[in-house]
Amino acid sequence: MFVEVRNLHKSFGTQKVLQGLSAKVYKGETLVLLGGSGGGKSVLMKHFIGLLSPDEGEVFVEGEDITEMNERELSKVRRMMGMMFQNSALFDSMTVGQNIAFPLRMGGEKDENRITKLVRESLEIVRLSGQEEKMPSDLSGGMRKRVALARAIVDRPACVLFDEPHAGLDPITADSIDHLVKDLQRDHQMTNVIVTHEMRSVFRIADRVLFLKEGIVYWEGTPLELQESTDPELKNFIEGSSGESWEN
Ligand SMILES: Nc1ncnc2c1ncn2[C@@H]1O[C@H](COP(=O)(O)OP(=O)(O)OP(=O)(O)O)[C@@H](O)[C@H]1O
Repeated sequence: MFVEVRNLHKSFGTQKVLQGLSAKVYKGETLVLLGGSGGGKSVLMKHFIGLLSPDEGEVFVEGEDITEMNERELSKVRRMMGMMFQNSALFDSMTVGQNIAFPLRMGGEKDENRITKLVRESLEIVRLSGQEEKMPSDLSGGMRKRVALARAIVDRPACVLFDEPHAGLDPITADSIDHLVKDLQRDHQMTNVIVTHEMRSVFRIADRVLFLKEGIVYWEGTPLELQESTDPELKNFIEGSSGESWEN
């Protein structure tokens, strides 16, 4: 087990987002989080690395409860987990290389040779070798996502959290992101947790799927089980149907 959350509750003001959610992420798997917009998928992922702390409940990473950890202890946990944020979140004033090196420098890495080597290797993994000097504004949306991914993996984390890596990408670029995700799992034994709305990708890459609704895990299973589910809620979600009829 890599991460386990138990009975998580989280509210923002009067809005209850997580309402007693329990879930597990197993080592080496690709887990996809599904559910309607605003259902708390990003909020849940942020609990995995202590960017948010629960009002109630526990978060275990590699068996250790992180909810009571101080910032110094949390930074160790965060070194095990890379996060690729929504909209890539690159610094526009920095080159690609500087963006990717950023988490290393923040983590106190001083060895410039090591930084250069890790940045180069990360760019190789995302198939953008030699692009260190480019500025983010010179890149396409798909390339920006790959740079964000290179930054998330630069410190060789055991787990990468992806928040909507397919958003705004054409189907072919989305497919290349999916290949990268599976390469990371196969070649680097990385555990992947992915929030996405791209159903095609879910069926390609997920080992397991959690469907969130009303602040808890409403359903969990394999992509095959999801495809075969007769639950109207899940069927509508997969088919992209609001449940309203188009016949009149
Ligand atoms: N820091 C915050 N302060 C206040 N409200 C927040 C905060 N973070 C999230 N929320 C609210 O919590 C709810 C769940 O947000 P979250 O981003 O987790 O949804 P999501 O399931 O990831 O949806 P989407 O698919 O649209 O990204 C939203 O209504 C959001 O406005």
